[in-house]
Amino acid sequence: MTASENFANLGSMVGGFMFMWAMFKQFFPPQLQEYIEKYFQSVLRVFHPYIQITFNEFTGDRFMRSEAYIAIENYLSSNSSAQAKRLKADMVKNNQSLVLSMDDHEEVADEYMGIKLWWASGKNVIKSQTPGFYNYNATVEKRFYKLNFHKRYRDLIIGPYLQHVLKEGKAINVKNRQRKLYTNNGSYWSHVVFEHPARFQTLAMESEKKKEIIDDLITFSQSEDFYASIGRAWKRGYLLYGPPGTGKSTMIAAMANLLHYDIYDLELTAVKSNNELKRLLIETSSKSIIVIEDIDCSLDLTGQRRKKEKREEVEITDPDEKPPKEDKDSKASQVTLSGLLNFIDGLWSACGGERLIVFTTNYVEKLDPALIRKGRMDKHIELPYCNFEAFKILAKNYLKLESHPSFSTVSRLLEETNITPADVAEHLMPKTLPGDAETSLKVLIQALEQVKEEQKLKAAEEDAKEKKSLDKEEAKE
Ligand SMILES: Nc1ncnc2c1ncn2[C@@H]1O[C@H](COP(=O)(O)OP(=O)(O)OP(=O)(O)O)[C@@H](O)[C@H]1O
Ligand SMILES: [Mg+2]
Repeated sequence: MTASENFANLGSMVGGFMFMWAMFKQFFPPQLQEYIEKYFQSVLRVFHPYIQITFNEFTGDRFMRSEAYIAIENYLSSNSSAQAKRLKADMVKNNQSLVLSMDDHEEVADEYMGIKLWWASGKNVIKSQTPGFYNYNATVEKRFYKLNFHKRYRDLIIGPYLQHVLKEGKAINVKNRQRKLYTNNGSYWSHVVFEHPARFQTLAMESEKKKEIIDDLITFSQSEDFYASIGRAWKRGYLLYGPPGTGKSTMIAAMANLLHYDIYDLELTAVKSNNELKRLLIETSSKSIIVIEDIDCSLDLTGQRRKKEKREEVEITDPDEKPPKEDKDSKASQVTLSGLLNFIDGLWSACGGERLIVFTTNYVEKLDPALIRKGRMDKHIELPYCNFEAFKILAKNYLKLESHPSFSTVSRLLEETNITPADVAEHLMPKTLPGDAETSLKVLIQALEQVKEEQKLKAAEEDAKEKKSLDKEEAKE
């Protein structure tokens, strides 16, 4: 038998003993437990080349659970459900999903770069000596995890392995937490639970473009070290532009769901000054998307906000155009373009952790180039009118149809008309339950034909108008 086999045998014997001890120690009085453990440890040190690290649930402050303990609990929840025989179940995310973790006095094995290690959970029941309101002399349960590994791997385990455990555990925690949608009421954030069903899978857009966006987001979320190495703040700006109803807001919700981020929906018109803007930003947490919708309506892009009187003079010729948002208190509102630019690249926007900044607009051509240059808005994404590829996704979502003889007609009509995915989706909505795909497709084709006619007429009218004004000018000359 080789030395390494001996080690392995000794390791599993010791592991087995520790496992048995973890199971049965609860039947011994606490003092005796401590005595046996102490004695066992000193005997073990002679023969046993293993190191043990204990992570207590509460350290120092009795009311704050240790971050390391929580991260380990989460990390172990991923492999303990496969190995441990006794599990604890807990509800997370507003009682919507169940998380399993190993019960007290269980042991699970883990492997890291080919090295085997053992995690054991346990608890000590001790009498509380702290004078409290009513529970003096009550018993307190002190839980812990113990990690056992061969001393040969000390540096690897204490360094990279534990870092890996904490990182993974925190990531699981982020995934399981209840996410929030924050909105600013003046210069204060208030929040509600964020539960939007939008997903990239159900978003109607070209698959290549969609994949590019997903890859970009995932790369960003995993690039902490890269951003640190090139000396850039860990944030990324997205500009989403396109006509109303093409899925800009839906995409933001899908981004938040993909990365498990919170959303801060910033209403610029309710912010009174650049300083308030700064304060709001400092209060945002890591792993979040800061959204400013309809940026063209929120700010006068010459650098000063639009004054109320001026706004009333603005003539809206395009029926699709949104009127500028009303200021709640226009006299006191002084957020400027330079304030907003500072908001994006100011030092304080980099405070701790990753952030996405997303602007949306219906009129990209109206925006100041300074606002959307690369580095501020790193990625410009156009959400266009519905094309056939986008329609196929909607048909799959709404009608559960992958193909149909009418699809060729729809494809031809979509090439000849400008219709938004929101309009297409509305026509595909079942009018009765259960829905009837044939009827929905017929309704959509009729609507497309009607829109096509209307758009043709409108184009002809515009041509005639243009011709008329040209004729007038010619006549004048
Ligand atoms: N690309 C899309 N894929 C799937 N559904 C879409 C898409 N675009 C729009 N919809 C549907 O239309 C509705 C309106 O879309 P959304 O609010 O995202 O549009 P928007 O681009 O933000 O419009 P606005 O410019 O007016 O804010 C959504 O609830 C969604 O169901
Ligand atoms: Mg929107």
